[in-house]
Amino acid sequence: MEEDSLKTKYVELIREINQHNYQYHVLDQPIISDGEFDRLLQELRRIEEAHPDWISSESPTQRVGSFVLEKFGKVTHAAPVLSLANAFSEADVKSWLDRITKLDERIKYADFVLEPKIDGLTVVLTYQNGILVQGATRGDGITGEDITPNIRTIRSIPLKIPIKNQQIKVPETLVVRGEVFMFNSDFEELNAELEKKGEKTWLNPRNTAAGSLRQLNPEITASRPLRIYTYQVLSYSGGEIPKTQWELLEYLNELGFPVSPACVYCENANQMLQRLAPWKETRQKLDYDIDGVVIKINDLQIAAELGFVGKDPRGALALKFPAMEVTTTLENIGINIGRTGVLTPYAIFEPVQCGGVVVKQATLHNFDFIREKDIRIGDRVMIKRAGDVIPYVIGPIVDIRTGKELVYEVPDQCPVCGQKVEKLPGEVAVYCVNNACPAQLIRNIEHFASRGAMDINGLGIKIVEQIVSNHLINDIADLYQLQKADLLTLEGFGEKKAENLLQAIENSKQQSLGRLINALGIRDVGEVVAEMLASHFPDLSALMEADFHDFIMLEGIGPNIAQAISDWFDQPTNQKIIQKLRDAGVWPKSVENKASNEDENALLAGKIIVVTGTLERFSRDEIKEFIRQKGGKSTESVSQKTSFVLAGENPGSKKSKALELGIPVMSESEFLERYTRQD
Ligand SMILES: NC(=O)c1ccc[n+]([C@@H]2O[C@H](COP(=O)([O-])OP(=O)(O)OC[C@H]3O[C@@H](n4cnc5c(N)ncnc54)[C@H](O)[C@@H]3O)[C@@H](O)[C@H]2O)c1
Ligand SMILES: [Zn+2]
Repeated sequence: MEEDSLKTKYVELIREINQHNYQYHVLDQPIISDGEFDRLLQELRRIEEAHPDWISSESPTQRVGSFVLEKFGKVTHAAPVLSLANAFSEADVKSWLDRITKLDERIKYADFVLEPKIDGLTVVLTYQNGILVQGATRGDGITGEDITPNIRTIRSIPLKIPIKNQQIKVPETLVVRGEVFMFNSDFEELNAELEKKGEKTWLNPRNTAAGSLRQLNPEITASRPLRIYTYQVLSYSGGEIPKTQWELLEYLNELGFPVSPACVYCENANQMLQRLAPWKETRQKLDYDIDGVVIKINDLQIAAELGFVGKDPRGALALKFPAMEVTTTLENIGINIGRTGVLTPYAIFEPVQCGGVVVKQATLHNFDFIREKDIRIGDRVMIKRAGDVIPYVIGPIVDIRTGKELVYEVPDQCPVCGQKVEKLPGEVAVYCVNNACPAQLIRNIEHFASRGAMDINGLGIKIVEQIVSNHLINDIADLYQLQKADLLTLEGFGEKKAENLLQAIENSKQQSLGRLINALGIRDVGEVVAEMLASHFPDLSALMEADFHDFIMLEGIGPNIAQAISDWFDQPTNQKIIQKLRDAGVWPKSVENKASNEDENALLAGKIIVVTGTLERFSRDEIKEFIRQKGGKSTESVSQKTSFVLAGENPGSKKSKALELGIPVMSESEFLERYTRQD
């Protein structure tokens, strides 16, 4: 870059960073993510290293700036409340070690403490003779804001110390530093409550914690689920405190202050470097956000003697993690259509790095989500990746809207087939109800061919899309009519590939009835329900003839599923599909019923049996299996269809129901005599 334009860039960066500092520290309403902010600052630092003569007194590296709001009383801190130098890699950590070892040989043999770098707000608590007399924010590190009334409402902050170990003699004056923050679960609960009341929700726990502390009404602070972890004694007089960081954490804990249980002691530099790596996983497990891990020299005396650079102590370092929260522009909202026809909106972003991967899209769940969060096309949005889960949209940054953002309209037509969409009463989802909709057909076939269903190797979503968009098939049954010549017309298909696919389709005819039922893609019918249907009905025709009442009789099937099944089989288009499957030879039979139909010796063939009470010879599962093996069926409730009731000890109401209906009741010994003789 030309010198001139670099200089312009430098001045612009200063202005920009100062603006972000103001949004973040004064208003508690950042408009960019921390990661983005850190990058700007790094860029500024790089320019300043190359051109030390340019450094301006306005630069955020020189001036901490005043982050103290006028509405609070001012507090001058007993000692400077320092920040932390940042590192972004293990190499950075090693060069920090080298640097400080040059300054002090003792670092070679030093031990260390690792602490979570909690993403919260620093507070400074002053105790006089064990009584909390003041709570302040960090402010610019020299002067902070007096927020004592708010601090007092945080339950985990002791008003009087010691509260845990009464033996400890507390120094006359003790100034403790800690981080106020919020658990993620508490934060979500709070937002849910605000949403219910129709109030504005917060973007993240850190800003919520800061905003809750830095306002004038202690009742509001009290209503927010704030917590604290302490980690430093800023100053003390009239007493003694421990000489190492590790002992200090224990000391704070004994006094009654919360201390993060995630802190780790390391005997030497090597061990410290080794113990840094597992923090990536630790981070995922914590119920609060940390943006890094803080490395501290254990010996407080050595650390103090190392002094500081600017506002960063030399004896500590923050190793920052890749940002999990970033902002980006919402370029558009797209729609996916699932196999049940439900329309699911998703966000299309200007691509952005988040937690180490490039993110381009994220689900928006449903149309109510877009409305509740007031997400508009063109908005700057905050997105987050927590753990390895797919990224999601936290919400728009309303403060920087230009007015050009577009409010999203829920479509009244399916974007793929153009048919009117429907909203079922009581459901948030919007459906395309056109069975012939190509989008649905694609998902249907993808599901039909999937692992737990017909398991057709080589029929992935890409190929399904090709087959459907070339009109080679109109429903799942058409798969079995595909010809090699058809497939050869598709891009990327040669002889071998076509033959393999056709063979895989042919092989799928051998799949069980349970898998076929699952493959049909009936709403709410997954593997388990499908297997159950398969064990109660001999084939698809029997299912088609059955109705709602037959389904609801079965164990584990409620009215919704029963309705979904009977609706599906009532549809003429689906009946046609079943006929086509039968004609094509895709006609598996229920394994159990095969036994009862074909095996004349099956003693319980065709019998429907209800077992009640405790049996001597069988557990519940064993008797069910026994009945099944002998060609019978065991069901849970007694009806006219029941052949007999097998009653053990303490039979209960099923026995009386049977007697009422005139259905035979058999004891265990009778049952054994009759049905196990031939064995
Ligand atoms: N998004 C924005 O617009 C914006 C603007 C300004 C600043 N920021 C963010 O604010 C932060 C800058 O704040 P900073 O100058 O205080 O530096 P810092 O956050 O990089 O590190 C120092 C802070 O870490 C905290 N901390 C947490 N756990 C600690 C522990 N165990 N030991 C010691 N300290 C611990 C303390 O509050 C301390 O002040 C950065 O994360 C930056 O990204 C964001
Ligand atoms: Zn459609």
